[in-house]
This record gives sequence, structure tokens and C-alpha cells, in this order.
Amino acid sequence: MAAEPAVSVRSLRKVYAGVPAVDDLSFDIAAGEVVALLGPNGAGKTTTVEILEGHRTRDSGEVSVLGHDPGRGDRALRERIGIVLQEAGIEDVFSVREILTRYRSMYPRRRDVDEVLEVVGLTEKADDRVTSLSGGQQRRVDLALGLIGDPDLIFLDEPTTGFDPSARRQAWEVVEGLRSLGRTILLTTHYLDEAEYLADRVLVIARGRLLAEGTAADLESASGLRPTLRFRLGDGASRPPEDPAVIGLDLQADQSGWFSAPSDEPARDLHRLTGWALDAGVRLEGLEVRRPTLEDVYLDLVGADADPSSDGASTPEVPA
Ligand SMILES: Nc1ncnc2c1ncn2[C@@H]1O[C@H](COP(=O)(O)OP(=O)(O)OP(=O)(O)O)[C@@H](O)[C@H]1O
Repeated sequence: MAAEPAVSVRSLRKVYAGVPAVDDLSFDIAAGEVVALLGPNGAGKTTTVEILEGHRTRDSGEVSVLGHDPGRGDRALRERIGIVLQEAGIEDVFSVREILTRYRSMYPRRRDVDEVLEVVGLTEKADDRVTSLSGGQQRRVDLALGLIGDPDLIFLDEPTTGFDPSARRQAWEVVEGLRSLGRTILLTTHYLDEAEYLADRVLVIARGRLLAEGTAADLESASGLRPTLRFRLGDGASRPPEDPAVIGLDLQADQSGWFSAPSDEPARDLHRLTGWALDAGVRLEGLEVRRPTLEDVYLDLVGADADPSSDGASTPEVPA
């Protein structure tokens, strides 16, 4: 028998002033899974997550979180979930260690303060006031607060916004560590590389509805987006292969001298292209096969949803 999902959402709906923020949304998250909830500003991510956390009511639909209905406000559920908010609003008189110790006392199951400090890379800052920390360091405190009660299910709301690149990588390692401990994680992020790196599965929502779900690879193959071959001509050569039909590529040139072509069979097309270049005595610079990234797939999905006639030229930050 399949294990009960950690999170189950069926036909969830939430309406504000007659406008649905979440509209007939259904999905499951298996125990131990890391899932990223993606969508443009105003898509309904926060509304959905806060309903799962028990911080907002729903208008209709069924929601089960670790076997509880979050709408009932069960303490037993609150103790098993960890919430990492964008802005936790921590009182400014406390040091990092003090605030962690205070939060820790609220949970029946607890992680060691020094261990959590180590995990989030704040050991050196343990005795500093939270307000004296940089923005990125304060986000690490938020992360630490989400872990201190040793939760089974962790909600991470844009966990690395404001982090420098190395802090982001450290935060990713923290999430990987939680995954290896079997924790279930629901993550919202606008960084598509973060979702691709961390999540087993992504859910893409827009205007409160589910546009797509699956692994990054599933979404990529369902998107119909094709890999692209890309190169420049070396030795000052600026002319494309004389006869594109010979190598069977639909080559396009951009203003910086890059040539690109979609390719359904990159190995074959690379062979043809490099064969042509060797025969013609032309060097191919920066030659690469670029597979569509999760970001490409996301922009395609969200762009198509925003405007059915568009070709996907949208951005993640456009309000829905
Ligand atoms: N308390 C509220 N009262 C009225 N409307 C709300 C409220 N909260 C959210 N909304 C509306 O519901 C929609 C979804 O908002 P939500 O905050 O869930 O989006 P989001 O996907 O989290 O966006 P972002 O990426 O910008 O954080 C938006 O149109 C928003 O204006």
C-alpha cells in the first residue's frame, strides 16, 4: 500500500473580493519529497502555503497536512511543521543563540542549538544581536528557526532571497541535508536554478491554477522546447556554413556573431557541424549544446498562460 502523502490538496479554492487567488488546485507531496512551488507574482503561492500552514482559511476544497486538517489549528500539527518566512520579524534585543533557545523551548522535539547554528553557518555569530547581522545572515537565522523544532515538514518561503552566491550554496547544502534526513520540504522560490537544483518535483501555478507539475526533466520533455547548438566562427570568419542544408541546421545569427540552431538530434548535428568545420578549415568557438533549462520551460509555460497568442516572452516577475 502506498504511504499516505505528507500533503494532499484537492480542489482548493480561495477567493478575495470575488477574484480567485487559488482556483481548483490539487496536488500531493509524498513524505520525504522536496517540491518547489513556482509561479509569477500574485500566482497564489503564498495563499496556498499559508493555507497549508494553517495561517489562512480556505473557501473550499480538502487539505491534509501530515494527516491533519490545518484549518483546525491542531497543536500537534504546529509542532511538526517548520516555517521559514521571508521576514520572521524577530525582536531586536536578542542574540542569535537566545532567539533560537526561546523558539526551541516551544517544541516538544528539539534540535541542539549549536548543531543548528553550525548547519546554517552562524556559529561565529551566535552571541551577536540578530539586528546587527547582515540581511543574508538574518535569513540564515530565519532558516535556523525553521529547523530548531526538528520538523517533519518544512515550508521554505524564498529561502535564499538576499543571499550572496556562496551563502546560497550553503543554504542549498542545508536543504540537501534535510532531504537526506527524510524531511519533506515545500519551497517557494523565484530562482529557477534553485528549484532545478533542489526540488524532486516542481508545481507551476499561475492565476491560482496548476499549469504543470513533474520533475524538471518531465516538464522539459513535455514542453516541446528543443536543445540548441551554439557556436561562433573562429579566425575572424564571419560567414555561416555556406550551405546550411548540407548540415541540415536551421542556423540563425545574432548581432554578436553567435550562430544557433535548434536540434532534435544534437549528436548527429554536432557530427555534421564539426565535419563541415574540419573540411572547411574553420574553427568553431564556444561550441555548445544547450538543453532547455527549467527557466526556459517555466517562461514558456507562464508566457503562454498570460497571453495565448504570445511566444513565451514573459518574465517570472510580471504580475499575473
Ligand atoms: N489578504 C488578501 N486580501 C486580498 N487579496 C489578497 C490577499 N492576499 C493575497 N491576495 C491576492 O491574491 C492573489 C495571490 O496572492 P499571493 O500572495 O498568494 O501570490 P504569490 O504567488 O505568493 O505572489 P508573490 O510571488 O508576489 O509572493 C494576488 O492577486 C493577491 O493580490
